[in-house]
Amino acid sequence: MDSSLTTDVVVLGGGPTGENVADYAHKGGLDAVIVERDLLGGECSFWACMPSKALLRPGDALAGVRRVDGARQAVRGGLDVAAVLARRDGFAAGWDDAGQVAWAEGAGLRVVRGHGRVTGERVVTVGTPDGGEVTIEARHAVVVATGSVPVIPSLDGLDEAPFWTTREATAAQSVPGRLVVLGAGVAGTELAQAFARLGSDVTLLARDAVLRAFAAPARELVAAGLQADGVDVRLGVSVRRVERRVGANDDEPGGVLVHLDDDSTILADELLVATGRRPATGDVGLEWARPGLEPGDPLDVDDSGRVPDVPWLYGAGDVTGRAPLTHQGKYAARAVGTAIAQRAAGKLDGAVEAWSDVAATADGVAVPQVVFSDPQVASVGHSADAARDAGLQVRTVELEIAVAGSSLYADDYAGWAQLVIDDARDVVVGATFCGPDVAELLHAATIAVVGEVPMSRLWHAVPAYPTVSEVWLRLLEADRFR
Ligand SMILES: Cc1cc2nc3c(=O)[nH]c(=O)nc-3n(C[C@H](O)[C@H](O)[C@H](O)COP(=O)(O)OP(=O)(O)OC[C@H]3O[C@@H](n4cnc5c(N)ncnc54)[C@H](O)[C@@H]3O)c2cc1C
Ligand SMILES: NC(=O)c1ccc[n+]([C@@H]2O[C@H](COP(=O)([O-])OP(=O)(O)OC[C@H]3O[C@@H](n4cnc5c(N)ncnc54)[C@H](O)[C@@H]3O)[C@@H](O)[C@H]2O)c1
Repeated sequence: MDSSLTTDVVVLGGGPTGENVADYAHKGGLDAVIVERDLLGGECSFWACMPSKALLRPGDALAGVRRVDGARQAVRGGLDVAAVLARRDGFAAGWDDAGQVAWAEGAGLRVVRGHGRVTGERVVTVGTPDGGEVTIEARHAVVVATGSVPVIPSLDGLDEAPFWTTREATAAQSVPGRLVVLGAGVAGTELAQAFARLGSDVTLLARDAVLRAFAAPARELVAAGLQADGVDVRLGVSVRRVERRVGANDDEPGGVLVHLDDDSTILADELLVATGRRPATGDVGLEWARPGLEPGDPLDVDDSGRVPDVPWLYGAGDVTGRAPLTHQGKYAARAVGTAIAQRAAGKLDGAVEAWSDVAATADGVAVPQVVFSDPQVASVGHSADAARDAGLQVRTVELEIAVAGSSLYADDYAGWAQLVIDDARDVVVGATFCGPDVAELLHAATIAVVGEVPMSRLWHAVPAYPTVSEVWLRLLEADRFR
C-alpha cells in the first residue's frame, strides 16, 4: 500500500551508524525515521563484528589457558563446536532484529522497512516488502548510512561455483571439513583462524602478505599464529580459476576446486571470498544529488558528515569510506546527528570547529582498530609511512613485548610494540601492539594520540606492575635513551 509521511530527519540504512545518527538527532529534539531494507542493526550485529568475534572468542579463551603451565593441564579436550555455534547464534539474536526494533521504538524513533532511494530534495522513496511505496519528506536532512558491500573479484568460474562471503561464514551452521579463504585482510585472517580452531582444514590465500596493511613484525607474528593452528598460509599466490566439482561418491567428494597461478590446485568444501568491501552507493538515488558518482565510490562528506554543496544531504559510516569500522561509524553518527539538530535549531552555522561535538576530527588522526586474531593486532593513528606521507617528521621506537606482566600472562609470550612519535610536537601519533589479548592496551594509546600528550608527560603515566602495560615504560625508555 502506498503512503507518505513527513519527519525532520530520514536516515537511509539502519546499521550501527544509522541507528546512532537517528538517536542523536532525536536527542537533539528532532523527529527521525530510519529506513532499513534488511535487519535493523546492520552488518555489524548480524554478519560481521559480533558473530565473527563470537566464533573467535572460545578458541582464544582455550588458547589462553593452554599458554599457562598448571592451567594447561586442566584442558582435557577441544572446543565444543555445537556450543560455540549456539553461543554465536545468541550474539546474532538468531538473525531476528526484534530487540533492535524495540530499542529504536523505545528511543522514540520510527522504522520503515524497505529499500530507500533519494528521489528529490529532502525526499526518500521506499519500496516496501509488500510491493508498495512510502514517500518520506524530511524537513531538515536526509542521511545516507547504507554501509558497504563485498567486493567480489572477477575470477574465471566463480559465478558458477558456490562460494561464501563473510555473511555465510559468520552465519555458518556447520563447520566445513576443508575451507579455502581468499583474501588475507582483516576478515580473511580472523575467519581463517576461527574455522581452523573449530576444526576445518584451512588454506589462506594471500596475494602478498597476511594483513599487509600492518607493520611487518605484526604480520609475521600473526602468520606464525595461524600456522600454529594448522592454517596453510600461502603467500604471493593468485587464483587463476575456480571450478565446481560434483561428487561422484564418498571416495570422490564434490566441492570447489581452486586453481592457483603456481599450477597447484586445492579442493575445498567451501570457498570464502574475503577480498574487501566498497561503499554501498549503488541504487540509493545518489546520482540525483551527486552526478557522476559510480556505485562503490565513497560519498564525500565534511567532518560534520555534510555532502559539500548539498546542505540537506549527509553521509556517515562505511558509505563514506572514511574509516570503515563500527566504532568510527558510530562516532561520525554522533557528530552528524548533533550537527543536524544544532543546524535545525539555528545554533550552528558555517564551518565546523575541529574536535567539537559536531566534527568527526579523529577520523583523520586516531582511528583505533583491533584484529581479533591470535596474536591480536591493535593499532591507532599513523603508521610511520602514513605519518611521513602526511608531512610529519617522525621517529619510531619498537621492541618485543617482554615485561614481567607478559611473562606472567602467558608462558613463551611473543609480542611486538611500536610507537610513532612526531618530532616537532614530541607526541605519539601512532601505536601498534601485537600479542595475545593486546586489544585492551589500545585505548591508552588512543588517548595519548587524541590528547596529544607530550612524551615528557607520558613519562608520568606509570603502568601498574606487573601488567603487560609495562611495555609503555619500556617504549618511553627506549625513546629517551636511544
Ligand atoms: C566479517 C566482518 C567483521 C567485522 N568486524 C568488525 C569489528 O570487529 N569491529 C569493527 O569496528 N568493525 C568490524 N567490521 C566492519 C563493520 O561491520 C562495519 O564498519 C559497520 O557495520 C559499518 O556500519 P554502517 O552502519 O556504516 O553499515 P552497515 O552495518 O553495513 O549497515 C548499513 C545498513 O543499511 C541498509 N541499507 C543499505 N542500503 C539501503 C537502502 N537503499 N535502503 C534501506 N536500507 C539500506 C543495510 O541493509 C544495512 O542494514 C567487520 C566487517 C566484516 C565484514
Ligand atoms: N576486527 C575488525 O575490525 C574487522 C574485522 C573484519 C573486517 N573488518 C573490516 O571490514 C572490511 C572488509 O574486510 P576485508 O578483510 O574483506 O577487507 P581488507 O581490505 O582488509 O582486505 C582485503 C584483502 O583481500 C585481498 N584481495 C583483494 N582482491 C584479491 C584477489 N582477487 N585475490 C586475493 N586477494 C585479494 C587484498 O589484498 C586484501 O589483503 C574492512 O574495512 C575491515 O577493516 C574489520
